[in-house]
Amino acid sequence: MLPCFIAIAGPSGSGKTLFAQTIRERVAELEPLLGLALIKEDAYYRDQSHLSLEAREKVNYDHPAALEQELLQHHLQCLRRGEAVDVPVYDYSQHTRAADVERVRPAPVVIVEGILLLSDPGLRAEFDIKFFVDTPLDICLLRRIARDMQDRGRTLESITEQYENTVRPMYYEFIQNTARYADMVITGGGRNAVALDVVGSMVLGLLRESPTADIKA
Ligand SMILES: Nc1ncnc2c1ncn2[C@@H]1O[C@H](COP(=O)(O)OP(=O)(O)O)[C@@H](O)[C@H]1O
Ligand SMILES: Nc1ccn([C@@H]2O[C@H](COP(=O)(O)O)[C@@H](O)[C@H]2O)c(=O)n1
Repeated sequence: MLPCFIAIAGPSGSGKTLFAQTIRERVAELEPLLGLALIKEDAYYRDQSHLSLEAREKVNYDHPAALEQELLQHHLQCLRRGEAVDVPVYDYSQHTRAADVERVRPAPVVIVEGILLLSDPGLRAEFDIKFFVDTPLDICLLRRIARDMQDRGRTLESITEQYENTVRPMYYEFIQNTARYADMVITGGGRNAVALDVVGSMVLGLLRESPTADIKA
């Protein structure tokens, strides 16, 4: 089943990023030579450099239209064919893409994490294994407040307004019901020790069976 494309979906603040990064760190510790690619769906938020910052602040970032999902799908197809891709870099504080791109090379295991990965049938079909991080929404909100104030340059007022107007309603419209497409549901978020062990072992197993493992050993 190589290359293997893994989706980690779920609501904002559920712990997708922490979960995916922890898997990557564990793999890097045990098998530093075996490549694992990690991509954030957020990198594919549309470029909005043609809009004023005021206009960008009004965009609904929890609607699928805010994302260039077709570019993400295209990039996953390139990686599957063995071609490197240039993934956009997103600047949350400016609500648009930064000038840089990040080169991602083909890898035996590619993990993608994001809120809307399972909503579009075409994009969903690119994944071999699908997880949904199912954390209660009140916990997600508390985590999001702390994270967005610390890392994304947001005020408490802007977070609560955005949450009521778009984050919460779009979750119920586009995200919640995509859990049914997941092969497995992960409760609790990025520190679920059992889920990290299970998924981590699976990823290590896949990497160790890849042909590049023999070359690098
Ligand atoms: N199980 C957990 N326990 C405590 N904090 C967590 C847990 N999972 C995630 N977090 C924290 O919550 C915040 C949001 O998590 P993050 O991984 O960014 O969520 P997502 O990518 O789903 O939006 C981060 O600050 C993260 O460190
Ligand atoms: N300019 C932007 C773009 C996105 N968001 C929010 O990010 C959330 C998705 O990312 P997570 O890491 O939290 O899963 C999504 O809920 C958007 O509201 C934003 O606030 N500003």
